[in-house]
Amino acid sequence: MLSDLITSLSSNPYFGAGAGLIGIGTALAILRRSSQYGLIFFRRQFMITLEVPNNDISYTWLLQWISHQLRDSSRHLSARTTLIKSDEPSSRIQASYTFVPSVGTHYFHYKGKFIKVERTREQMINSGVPFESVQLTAFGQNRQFYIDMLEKARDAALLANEGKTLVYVPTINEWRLFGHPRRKRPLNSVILDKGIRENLINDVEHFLSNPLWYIDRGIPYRRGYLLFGPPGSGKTSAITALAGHFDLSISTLNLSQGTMTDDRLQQLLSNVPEESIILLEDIDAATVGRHYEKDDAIRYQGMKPLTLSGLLNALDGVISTEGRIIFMTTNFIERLDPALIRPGRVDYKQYIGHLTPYQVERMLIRFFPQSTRNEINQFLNEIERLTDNYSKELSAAQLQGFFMYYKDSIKHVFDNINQLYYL
Ligand SMILES: Nc1ncnc2c1ncn2[C@@H]1O[C@H](COP(=O)(O)OP(=O)(O)OP(=O)(O)O)[C@@H](O)[C@H]1O
Repeated sequence: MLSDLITSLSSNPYFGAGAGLIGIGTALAILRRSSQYGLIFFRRQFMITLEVPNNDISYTWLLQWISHQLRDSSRHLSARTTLIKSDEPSSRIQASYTFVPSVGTHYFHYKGKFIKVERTREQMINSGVPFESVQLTAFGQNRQFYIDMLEKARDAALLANEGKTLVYVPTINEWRLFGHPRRKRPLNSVILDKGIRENLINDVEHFLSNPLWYIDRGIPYRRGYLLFGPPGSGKTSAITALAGHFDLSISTLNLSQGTMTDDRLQQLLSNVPEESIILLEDIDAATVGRHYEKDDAIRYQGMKPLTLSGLLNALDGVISTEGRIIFMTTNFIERLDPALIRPGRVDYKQYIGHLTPYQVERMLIRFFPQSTRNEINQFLNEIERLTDNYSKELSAAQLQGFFMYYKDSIKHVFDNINQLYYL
C-alpha cells in the first residue's frame, strides 16, 4: 500500500521537482548552518580577538598606533584637530591634524600577521556620550602578541606626549582624555608674587618624595591645596604649570555642573587616572545654594544633587599609593564650609591676588625682554599712577590682555597706557 503511494508520487513530475527543491534547500540550510558553526569553531580555535573600549586608557594610544600601521593603505580616516598655543605671549594659535581609522573595518599587516580592525560606535541613550570600541582579530592563540602591541602603542604615545600635559575630564562615571596633550606650561610663564611659586613647588616636591612619612604615621597619602583669590590672577595657570613640572596629568572637575551628584563624585574620585592632579575648580559653587527643590527631582532624575557631606566623603575617599594631589580653586574663600578646608582636606592654602609691583615688572620683562631699566621704571610709575598706588585692582589677565593688544612695540604700550582699564 505504502510502496504504491511512493511509486505513484515519485512518478508524478510536479511532486518530484518539489521534493527535489526541498531537499536542496534543506541541504543548503544545513551546509550554511554547519559552515557558521565551522567558522565559529575555527575562530575560537585558531584566531584571537582583542576588544579595547574607549573608556580604557589604551584606546587612544592604540588608535594612533594603528593609524601609523595603516599608513597610506586606508582611505577611511577620521580627523583630530589640535589647537596649539605657544607659551610665547605674542604667538598665534596654530592647528595640527592627526588621522585615526574611521568607524568601520580596516586591515593591516604586523609581525607577519594580517590583522582585522573593526572600530564601532554606539550612541548611549542616557549620557549622550557615544560608546566606542576597537576590536582586533588575528590568526594565532598567543595573547602575548596583543600585549606586545599594546605596549608598543603605549611607548609610542608616551614618546609623543613627552613635554606635554594630558588633561582628563569626566563623562558620566569615567574619565576621558580631553583633546590632545598640550605643551607643558613653563613654570616661569606664571608670574606670582615673590616666593609663592617656589614655596608651592617645594611643598609638592616634598610630598611626592616622602611617601614613607605618611605610611609610617598611618596618614592617607594625599595632599590638598586651596588656591583662592580674584579671577584672572593665575590660579589655574599655576596648577597647569606645576602639573607639567612634575610630569603629572590633570583630571579636572567643575563641581558647579548641574548633573553632579554625591554618588557620581564618589565614583569619579575613586577612579582618577594614575599620576594625575585632581583639580576641583570653583569649589564654592559646589555647595552654595544647594537646597533640594521640587524641580531638582526632575532635573536629577530622582537623584539628589551634590551635598556638602557627599563632597567631604568623596574627598576623604581619595587615596592612592603614588600620592594623590588635590587642588581646589575659588574666588570666594569666605563661602567655603570650614569642614571643607580643615587640615587633612586642605593642607596648604594660598592667596593668589591682584598684581603687585614685583609681578608688574616681571610681566613687562616677559612680554618685552628688550626693555631698558628706564623703561621698566617708567612703566612701574605709570601703573602706580593708574592703580592709585595699587589700591585699584589690576589682574595679571588684564595686564596680559593689554600687552597682547600692543605687543608690537613698547612705545605703543606707553602711548596707550591710559587704555589699560578700558580694553
Ligand atoms: N600670574 C599670572 N602669570 C601669567 N599669566 C597669568 C597670570 N594670571 C593670569 N594669567 C593669564 O590670564 C589668563 C587667565 O588665568 P587663569 O585662568 O590662570 O586665572 P585664574 O586665577 O584661574 O582665574 P579664575 O579664578 O577666573 O579661574 C590666562 O591666559 C593666563 O595665562
